Amino acid sequence: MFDPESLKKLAIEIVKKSIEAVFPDRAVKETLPKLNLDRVILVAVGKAAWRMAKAAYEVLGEKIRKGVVVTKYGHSEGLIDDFEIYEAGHPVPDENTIKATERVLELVDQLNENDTVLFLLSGGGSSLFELPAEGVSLEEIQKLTSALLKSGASIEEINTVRKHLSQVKGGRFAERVFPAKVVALVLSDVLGDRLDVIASGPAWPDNSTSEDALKVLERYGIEISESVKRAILRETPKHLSNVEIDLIGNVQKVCDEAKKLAKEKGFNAEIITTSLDCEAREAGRFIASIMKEVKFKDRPLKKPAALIFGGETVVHVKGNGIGGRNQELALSAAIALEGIEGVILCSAGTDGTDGPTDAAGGIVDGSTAKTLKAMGEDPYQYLENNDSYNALKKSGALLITGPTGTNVNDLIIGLIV
Ligand SMILES: Nc1ncnc2c1ncn2[C@@H]1O[C@H](COP(=O)(O)OP(=O)(O)OP(=O)(O)O)[C@@H](O)[C@H]1O
Ligand SMILES: O=C(O)[C@H](O)CO
Ligand SMILES: [Mg+2]
Repeated sequence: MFDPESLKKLAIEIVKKSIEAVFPDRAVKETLPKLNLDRVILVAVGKAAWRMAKAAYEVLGEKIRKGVVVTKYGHSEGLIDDFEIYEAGHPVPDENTIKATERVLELVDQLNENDTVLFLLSGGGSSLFELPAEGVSLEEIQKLTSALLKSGASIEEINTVRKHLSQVKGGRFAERVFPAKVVALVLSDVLGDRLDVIASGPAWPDNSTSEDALKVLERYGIEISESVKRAILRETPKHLSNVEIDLIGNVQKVCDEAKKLAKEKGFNAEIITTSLDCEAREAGRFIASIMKEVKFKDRPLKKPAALIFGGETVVHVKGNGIGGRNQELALSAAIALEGIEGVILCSAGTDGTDGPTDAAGGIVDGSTAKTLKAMGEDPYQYLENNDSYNALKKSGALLITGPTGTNVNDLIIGLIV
């Protein structure tokens, strides 16, 4: 029923359409009309801020008294009414981060209990929205952020430290907005969707403590000055009374859509996990083993089947090649699936950029590794050298979408016929 080309086309179509379901524009337009907002101050922060703000403007128009957008360099796409649009440093904050955040604080400081801040938040916000705590300099924040990013600490751990060194993170932004209200729409790029972790939770009570923050620094051997320590010891808010939050997109939603689309195409479809977080090459091998079980034993699903996985794997980069976690997962699966017909696996970053490459991920089948070998190349060597990009490029297995404007972790689908 499916030749390899049409199976490949179908997998790409399902992945692309599922990502469209988590475009922030769509979710903002669905959610805002239910919220009964009038005369708001709009503050949009994160990698998806521009698209979220634009969608809100299209729904609310003149009901927005003032708009400020803060996003990463290159992530805004022009004017939106008379909104102030700032681009700033990511993943490490810079002078523009501070400038934009000060402007937002200046605006919210003038509000009273009859006012509402519409806060549109997405991943990347930790670096784009920041005013260091009293006694801490931007340079110190930059040095600490760089050290934490390289340390192998998780995003929960990194943001635990960030929250305790900031005038806006860890609920302090909502505290500053009080007595006005915050209505927040949040797009999650954190597995588990913890609202106090996504973009360091500017409008959510902090679940972490000063002691947790100090422990993270100790665990990763990062030294701090006395003034930084004093700032960390000032505890973040644990209760907020002026906040209403809606989560408008996450990896679960992209997986749900993939399952629905696969079913519509006649596949037996199941979401296996939405929290895949192991080493990418292990994930690729394991997913390939499940695909083989379906192929040869018709379990846990009968063919034609679609296996769906969401999450964010990790790569400990040891070689000097180029690639990303989705490409590495795909290459590893390609090695395990070599020679098998009627199987295809696609692994994609929903933001459209996988690692420091122009690809969103990889799409591989039983012929991928064979093609490489026929060229005299050893796919395993490429995997060893973390050079998944070049291996997939040579075998025609890169998935290229360009930046999508959304960011909700990674989607992996395996089709077996
Ligand atoms: N050669 C490589 N092969 C495989 N993975 C790599 C390679 N070089 C870097 N990476 C991985 O790419 C990751 C960064 O990729 P990417 O920018 O897609 O991350 P991200 O989690 O989407 O970032 P953000 O959350 O800011 O959107 C790093 O964590 C690193 O593990
Ligand atoms: O900004 C951040 O902290 C990360 O993208 C997680 O949301
Ligand atoms: Mg990304």
